[in-house]
Amino acid sequence: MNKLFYIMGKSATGKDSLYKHIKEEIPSLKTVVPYTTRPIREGEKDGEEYYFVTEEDFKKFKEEGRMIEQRAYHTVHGVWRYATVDDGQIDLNKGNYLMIGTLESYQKMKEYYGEKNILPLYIEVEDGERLIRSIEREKRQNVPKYAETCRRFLADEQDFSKENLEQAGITRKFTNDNIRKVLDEITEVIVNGEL
Ligand SMILES: Nc1ncnc2c1ncn2[C@@H]1O[C@H](COP(=O)(O)OP(=O)(O)OP(=O)(O)O)[C@@H](O)[C@H]1O
Ligand SMILES: Nc1nc2c(ncn2[C@@H]2O[C@H](COP(=O)(O)O)[C@@H](O)[C@H]2O)c(=O)[nH]1
Repeated sequence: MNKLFYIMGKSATGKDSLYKHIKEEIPSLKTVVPYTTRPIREGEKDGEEYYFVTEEDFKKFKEEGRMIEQRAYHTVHGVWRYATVDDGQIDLNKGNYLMIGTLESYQKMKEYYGEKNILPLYIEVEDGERLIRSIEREKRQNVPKYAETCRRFLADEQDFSKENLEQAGITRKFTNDNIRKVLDEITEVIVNGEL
C-alpha cells in the first residue's frame, strides 16, 4: 500500500534540505505543491515551492469544499496562509508521496487520508544549534528578516510542545546533526514503509 511520508519539525531543522536530498535518493517519490498567500521570495517560482495565490483564492477553495487543511500565521508582515488543496495532485493509487508540513496539518491530513496511509517523519535539532542555523540562513538573504526569524523560533516552542507532539502520536524523532546519517535513517523508513 502506498503512503504519504510527511516531514515535520521546527523551523530550520533542515526539512527543506532533507526533502531535496530524499527526492534525489528516491526519485520515484511523488511531490505535492501546497498553496500560500505569503509573498513570493527571491529564487522561488510559482508552482514549484508553492502556488502563490490570493485571499480570494483561499475563500474559493473553502466554498468549493476543496480545502484539505489550512493554517494562518500572524507574521510580522501580516497574515500568511498556507494550505493543501484537493486539486487532484494526491492519488495514493499512483505511488508514494513526500510532503512537508506542520503538526497541525499532519493531524488534518491523517483525518483526510486515514492514519494508516500517512507516516510522520519528525525532524529535530538542539535549539541553540537550530537558532544559529536559522540566523545564518537569514543572513545570506538579500534582505534578512530577523524579526520574522525570531517570531518563528518563539512560536515553535508552543506549536511543537511536548503535549502537542504526544497528541499527534509522534513516537520517533530524527535528529539532524549529521545530514548523511539522518538521510540514511529516513531512506530506510521510506523503503520499508514503516517507522
Ligand atoms: N545537518 C546539518 N548541518 C548543518 N546545517 C544544516 C544541516 N541540515 C540543514 N542545515 C542548514 O540549516 C539551515 C536550515 O535548513 P532548512 O532551510 O532546510 O530548514 P527548514 O526546516 O526547511 O526551515 P524552515 O521551516 O524555516 O523553512 C539551512 O541553511 C541548511 O543548509
Ligand atoms: N508551526 C508553525 N509553522 C509555521 C509558522 N509560520 C510558518 N510556519 C510554517 O512554515 C512552513 C514554511 O513556511 P515558508 O514560508 O518558510 O515556506 C509552512 O508550512 C508554514 O505552515 C509558525 O508560526 N508555526
